[in-house]
Amino acid sequence: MNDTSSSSVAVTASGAAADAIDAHLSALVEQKFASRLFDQDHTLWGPAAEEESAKRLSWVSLARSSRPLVGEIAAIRDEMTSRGLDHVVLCGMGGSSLAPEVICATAGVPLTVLDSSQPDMVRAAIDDRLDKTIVVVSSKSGSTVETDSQRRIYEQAFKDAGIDPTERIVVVTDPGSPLDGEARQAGYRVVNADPQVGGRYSALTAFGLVPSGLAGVDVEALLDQAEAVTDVLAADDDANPALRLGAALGGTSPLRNKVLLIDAGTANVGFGDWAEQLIAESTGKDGTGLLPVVVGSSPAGELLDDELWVSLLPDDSEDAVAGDAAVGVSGSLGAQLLLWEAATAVAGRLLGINPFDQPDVESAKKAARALLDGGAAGADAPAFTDGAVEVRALGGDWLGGAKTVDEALAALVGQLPEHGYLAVMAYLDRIADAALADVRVSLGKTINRPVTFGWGPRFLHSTGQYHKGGAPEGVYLQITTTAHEDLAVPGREFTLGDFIAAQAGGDAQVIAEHGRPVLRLHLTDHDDGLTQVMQAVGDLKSEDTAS
Ligand SMILES: O=P(O)(O)OC[C@H]1O[C@](O)(CO)[C@@H](O)[C@@H]1O
Repeated sequence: MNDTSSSSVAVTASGAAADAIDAHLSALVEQKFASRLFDQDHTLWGPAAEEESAKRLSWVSLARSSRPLVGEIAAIRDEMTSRGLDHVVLCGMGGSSLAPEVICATAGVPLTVLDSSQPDMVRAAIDDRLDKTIVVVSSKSGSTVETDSQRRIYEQAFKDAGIDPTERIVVVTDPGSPLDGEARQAGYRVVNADPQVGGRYSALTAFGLVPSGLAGVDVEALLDQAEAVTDVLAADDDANPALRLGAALGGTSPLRNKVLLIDAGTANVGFGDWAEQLIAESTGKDGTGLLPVVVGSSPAGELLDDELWVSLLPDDSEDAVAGDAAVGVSGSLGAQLLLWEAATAVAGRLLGINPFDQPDVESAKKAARALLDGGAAGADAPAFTDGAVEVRALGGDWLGGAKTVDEALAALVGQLPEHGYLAVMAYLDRIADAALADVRVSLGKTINRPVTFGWGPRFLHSTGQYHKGGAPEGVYLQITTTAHEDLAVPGREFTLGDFIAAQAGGDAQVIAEHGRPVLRLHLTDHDDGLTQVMQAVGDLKSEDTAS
């Protein structure tokens, strides 16, 4: 049993997780990994990683360096509330939206997170209290197409309502990004973020703090929570929770690369969704890495031999975890944001990868652009149509004689390798179609293998990197539909409907090029098609699983 608690984070471990800590902790302490990390030593991940890590380590000092933002955010919030603007909408993807989502949910303050190109979702946001809306447009690079499209649509909506967009849109971006110059030129208020921090490590930069602060979160308290553990996480000693968590995550042997993130009563609402991007996009490359599986509460089945179960415990938890490969983590949100960032850096070193780049994400963006330019998004003929569902199979000739959705799903699941996982990727309205996420549990029970569920295109900025760069053992179920009503993107040749179809088509293409099977189900009628898919999931039999 490993048990460390300090100021406000605690990490306990048992079984293979405790063995991993025992195997790696002393070396990490001897190598002074923790103190070197917090001194921003960019050589910690090997020569190949140095160029990227040299510009991606400022997150270790944000608890202090972000302090000037507190006053700036408060001033904007005061001015906003004085004008009766109390509906904050955040336009941003991945690291530009996942942290504010968790920070606001944990603080119990409302924030509309618009991290989609799905036309119905974007329209619903536009139609919601525009007269009281302030929009934060967050993009580190300034070139993410979803965010750029959302900005253009909001600008048009404000103008159509006779509202000056520069009075309603706050831009958060890196200094010198294309968006930075353009926004300042157009008269928008711009808050620059620390450029020496990558997206998935940016929770305590302006990307995490500006939307949260404007929504009413006490961001100073969040920084205080992170500051309270900074010295502990920088200490070269056995009690360091980041060394322990990092060793448990990246040091099991054989590697338990399916990391279940279990909500075991933590007050940090939706924490798994934030940690998912941090872990998947940081480690899922060079054919290795860790696949986070976000499970609401207790996992459906028994612990599998390639799984690590991480329980997110209440802050004051005395619970010690038990089990063959279990980790328990507790602590305040601010402290855990820094803890998991440091632990991921540790895990990256043990896995032998660069935790700060995302080499495979670009391939999917390029494929999407090609489809968009070629106007061929989703134009490839289906293998067959069953009722309201068009069926397409990519990545090999595995469909066999399937003639129904049921048979196609069984054929996909039949491709699962011994330590495989099934990824469900739904390019639908994650608010209106939220119930679809329940298929994750039922599929997991039936196939007795890890099942992940991601809303498209949101997951493309989270687990997307892992699907292409991680261990080649996934099978992929993609669900798309035609929006109830499409939405033009001002100044662009494509509509949101074109764009999301290209994103789905491009991602499927790239996964298939990696030799992995992809089953694409396109709902020609949303309601009837969804009913058919849910039925097929219910009809699936465990004997359909290959291994
Ligand atoms: O903040 P940006 O530059 O719009 O990027 C959004 C997200 O897209 C990625 O660059 C790729 O998924 C993430 O790393 C990042 O968090």
